[in-house]
Amino acid sequence: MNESDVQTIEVALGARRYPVWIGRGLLGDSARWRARLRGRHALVVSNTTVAPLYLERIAQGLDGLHWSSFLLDDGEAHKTFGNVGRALEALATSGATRDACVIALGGGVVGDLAGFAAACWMRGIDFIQMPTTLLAMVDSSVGGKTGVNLPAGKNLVGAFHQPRAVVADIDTLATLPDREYRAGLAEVVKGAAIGDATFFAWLEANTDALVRRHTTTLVEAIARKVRYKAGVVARDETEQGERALLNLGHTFGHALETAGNYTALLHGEAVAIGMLLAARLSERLGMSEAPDTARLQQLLDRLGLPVARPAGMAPEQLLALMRLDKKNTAGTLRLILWRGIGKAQIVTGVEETAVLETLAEATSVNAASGRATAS
Ligand SMILES: NC(=O)c1ccc[n+]([C@@H]2O[C@H](COP(=O)([O-])OP(=O)(O)OC[C@H]3O[C@@H](n4cnc5c(N)ncnc54)[C@H](O)[C@@H]3O)[C@@H](O)[C@H]2O)c1
Ligand SMILES: O=C(O)C(=O)C[C@@H](O)[C@H](O)[C@H](O)COP(=O)(O)O
Ligand SMILES: [Zn+2]
Repeated sequence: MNESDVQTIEVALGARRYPVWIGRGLLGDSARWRARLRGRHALVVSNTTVAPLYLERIAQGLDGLHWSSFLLDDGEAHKTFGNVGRALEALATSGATRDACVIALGGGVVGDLAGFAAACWMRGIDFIQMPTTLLAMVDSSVGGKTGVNLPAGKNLVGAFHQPRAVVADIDTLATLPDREYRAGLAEVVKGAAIGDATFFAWLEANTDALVRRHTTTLVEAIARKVRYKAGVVARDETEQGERALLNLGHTFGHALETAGNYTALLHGEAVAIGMLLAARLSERLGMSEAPDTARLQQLLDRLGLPVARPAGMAPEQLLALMRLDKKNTAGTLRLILWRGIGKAQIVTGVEETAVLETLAEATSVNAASGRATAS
């Protein structure tokens, strides 16, 4: 793939529509993204791992602007309200006016937090997503969900705030550790599992190439997932209906992440386990068939993702965390369940006993290994 081969996928939100650019050399291609900045101030939000690797690549493009950077410590545990406050202080110190732009350079943690800070500063300023993980490229940088975690639960505080552009420079994936890369593949599988059986079969046929990070296969996977998500977001920006399907595996997954104090499991790993739990629960409720669950489990397993509940996270503890999920209404569980490959459904009033039984049947494993086998 050449630097000139850039794919553009539009998130069609009328006056707030924006491009997702996917390709090589995009961070250094400031002629492309600089035009999306309107004012004279920019704050680059990144973290202590990513900034030393990639801040320099965009610095030249910011020449002539009044810009500074704000770096988070690395990790999900730092996606906190306190750090949003610190980012806002950095905007204040820099004298950012309403036409300032926040640039999120990093993975989903940086993107979610930076986007939320942009949504809050002076009641909303522009931001640009520059995702540097696979997960951020295929999921978190697109769609405008921003926010932070509380000790009580994942993403409990936030805002819908769309970026002005998404700059997905796949060159950055060269330094991404394998475990993080695999976690990103979980969100690719999720998109196919929810809404595209053909894509799911393509993923099954291309597993080895994806694990090897074969460039054209990887770019096709990224583009297919982004195209799918962009379509859902354009139809249902603020999750009044269809968009909730993008949460397949997340009620379980977020509970697993919270139970692990945001350190035991990566988001993508928790989503992989969560999708399997959702598939098993769906089977238990007569909504899906065992062969589909087996295909999902096999694909996740071949991609090197965990598929079972980690040891030390008790079903009752996880259920208690699931009760605080944002999709719930009127004190009942509202989950995204599965109707087999390519089909998901929002189900309200799911019986807690069925959830507990599903959680209890999953084999316990050691979360620290990042791998697991299923029962
Ligand atoms: N807003 C959304 O729609 C949405 C969607 C999916 C996930 N999320 C959120 O995204 C977060 C997970 O994002 P993530 O998986 O990107 O995790 P992350 O942001 O923690 O990044 C993963 C790790 O990779 C490092 N890293 C990032 N880019 C790198 C690079 N190019 N080279 C080397 N190291 C690099 C980071 O420093 C970090 O250690 C979660 O908080 C999740 O809730 C949000
Ligand atoms: O964009 C969406 O909508 C999603 O649900 C994408 C998810 O992969 C992502 O993890 C999102 O942050 C979860 O949102 P939440 O509303 O459950 O916090
Ligand atoms: Zn997710």
